[in-house]
Amino acid sequence: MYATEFLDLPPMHAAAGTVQLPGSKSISNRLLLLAGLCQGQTVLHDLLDSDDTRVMIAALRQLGCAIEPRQDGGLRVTGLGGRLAVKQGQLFLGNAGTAMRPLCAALAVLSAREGGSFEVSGVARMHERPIGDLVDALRGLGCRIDYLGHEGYPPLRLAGGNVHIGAQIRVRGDVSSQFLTALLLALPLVSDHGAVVIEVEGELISKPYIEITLNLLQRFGIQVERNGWRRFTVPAGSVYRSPGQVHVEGDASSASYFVALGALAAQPEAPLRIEGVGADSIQGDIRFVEAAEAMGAQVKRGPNWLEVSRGRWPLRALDLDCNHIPDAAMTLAVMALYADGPTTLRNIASWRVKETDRIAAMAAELRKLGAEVREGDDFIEVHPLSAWQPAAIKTYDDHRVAMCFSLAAFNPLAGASVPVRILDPKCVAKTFPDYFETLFGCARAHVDDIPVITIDGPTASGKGTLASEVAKALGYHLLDSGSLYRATALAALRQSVPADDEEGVARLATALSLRFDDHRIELDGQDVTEELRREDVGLLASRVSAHARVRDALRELQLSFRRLPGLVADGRDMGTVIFPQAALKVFLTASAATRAERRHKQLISKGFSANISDLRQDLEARDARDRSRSAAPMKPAEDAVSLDNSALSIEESVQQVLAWWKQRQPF
Ligand SMILES: Nc1ncnc2c1ncn2[C@@H]1O[C@H](COP(=O)(O)OP(=O)(O)O)[C@@H](O)[C@H]1O
Ligand SMILES: Nc1ccn([C@H]2C[C@H](O)[C@@H](COP(=O)(O)OP(=O)(O)O)O2)c(=O)n1
Repeated sequence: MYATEFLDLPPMHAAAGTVQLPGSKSISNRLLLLAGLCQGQTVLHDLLDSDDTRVMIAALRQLGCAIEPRQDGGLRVTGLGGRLAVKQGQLFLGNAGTAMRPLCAALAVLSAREGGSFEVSGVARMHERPIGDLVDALRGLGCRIDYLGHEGYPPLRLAGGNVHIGAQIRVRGDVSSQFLTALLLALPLVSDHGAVVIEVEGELISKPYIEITLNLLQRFGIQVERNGWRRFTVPAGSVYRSPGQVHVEGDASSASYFVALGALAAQPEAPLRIEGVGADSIQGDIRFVEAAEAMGAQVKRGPNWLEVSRGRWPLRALDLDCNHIPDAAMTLAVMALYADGPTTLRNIASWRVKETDRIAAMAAELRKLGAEVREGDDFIEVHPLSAWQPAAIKTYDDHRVAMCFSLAAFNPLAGASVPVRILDPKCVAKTFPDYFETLFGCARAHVDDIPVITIDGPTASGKGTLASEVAKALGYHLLDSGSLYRATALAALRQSVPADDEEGVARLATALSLRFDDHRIELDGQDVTEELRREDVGLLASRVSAHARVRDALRELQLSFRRLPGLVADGRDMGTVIFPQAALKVFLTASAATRAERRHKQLISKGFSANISDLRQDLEARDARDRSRSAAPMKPAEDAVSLDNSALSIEESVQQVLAWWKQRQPF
């Protein structure tokens, strides 16, 4: 996950390969609740691991459910058997509507029957998302529920009551279908004295989500009778029965970004394959595929996979009632930028009460890209874009805003070439923590469009430290090019190849078997991270790196680190030889005395013995050799900025480089 302040997406122009979708959020949280309420154990496979499911799991654990991961990756839930194991508590449900509404309903009826008292709250935005219609329905059933903040909104206290069934329960269906889902999931708990009938008032929105609820209830042995979309009956004596094992299908809303990507950027002979959902999906958002087809996507489908490529280009503009695909429809608003006329998405009033006011958010951010947008209470009209502007997209703590705007980075397909900045990219953790990694796994950019920052300079100037911090702040890959020369030197030491045998050392460099994994380096399958830092290895690296053939042998490997979304590379010749087009080149220096001191501290802290004056002598000798060799000598590139950090802290150096970087960005 990118936990950076922002993530810059370079212009991208193609997509190919296979995408494995994370589990469906809607199915995961419903299954967790059903498994938590029923008797006995249920094993859930392929469950989504995200903020919203973590919130649900934490709440169920607090209520006394045992939830344990299994060796095979499944999660074993031991249910409460329809009774309260814990009679009171305070539950925090973040911004997860799929946890807030159904848990409130279940706890309200259980508290009323068994005398419980629970306080339920969430993040600030959750306290702006309406719940009054659900509370009214539950009060109608005899549950006592108090508002702890504003009338009609969480936080709530579920404080007992006296359940009387017999009277029909009424619930509004035109604000959020989650109210009805919440009741359907909870009311089997009170069906022991008779059937429970729910009447829906107003036009029920998002019907497909109700179908998921009914489908999953059925898997837990509860057969709800449905009369049209107005009347639902939970039969008398309904009891949740564990199906034993359940598999969660991939998230159809998450699939929408990749279906759209295929329609924009995948060639018919190499379609983008999406695994996890397909023709057999029970999720309503799978119908996004039809909308994408209407815009021009070419789609092949199997039971649990899709293959998507570009058909019509530019995409065909749409005028569509999106009530059946409220979440995935946001993706259409960004696809509309690539269409042949204005696209209108209608019947989307529910966008206004989601993670943020999504109509307002989409309109504001699309305009930043340069688009003409009209918005109303329940529609949005988006015009195609020809003059794309680089934009910093605000994401409003809304995962879907972040994910759908990533598609705007494919603007080279519409004749532009501008980067897109996504602010607070970690908001995708709500449903798809690895969204951007997955995107970069299948998206293609021209190599020249992938940004590089180079940091060159003498030994112990702090290049490695600075490069690593800058890469972390930007979410970029890191190339410690010195480690490649050090690994070559270590290989030469181990195989007794003399440092002056240029041919022999170059052969070793060509055949290096290196693996980089989260700041660890393996040589021939063995972790050599610490060994590479030895001073004798550094000195030998300086000697072998003077050979032109050794440098040539390591060139391709270094270039291969330039991958989406960007790279920070440190060494001696990053800015002069390997990445001469880098957008920012830093030449980092510090006085020899300061560097000797730093290296001394660093070695002592790692348990190596060292003497400052020897170190200083060695590093000066090494600088002299690195500077005077004929092959790629260490020197500042002509367009490099110099930074002497003798008197700067690490943090100050990092901030300086980030400030230079920001100055060079178009946002
Ligand atoms: N600006 C700085 N101020 C103080 N110490 C620093 C600074 N930059 C780096 N150091 C420290 O100096 C040592 C050498 O830094 P390193 O990044 O390994 O240098 P290089 O990669 O240039 O050889 C490390 O222990 C690091 O924490
Ligand atoms: N891009 C590079 C990186 C390192 N080298 C050589 C020269 C250096 O003395 C050795 C070791 O580099 P490294 O960056 O690991 O050394 P320091 O951490 O600065 O001591 O490799 C090089 O020639 N070109």
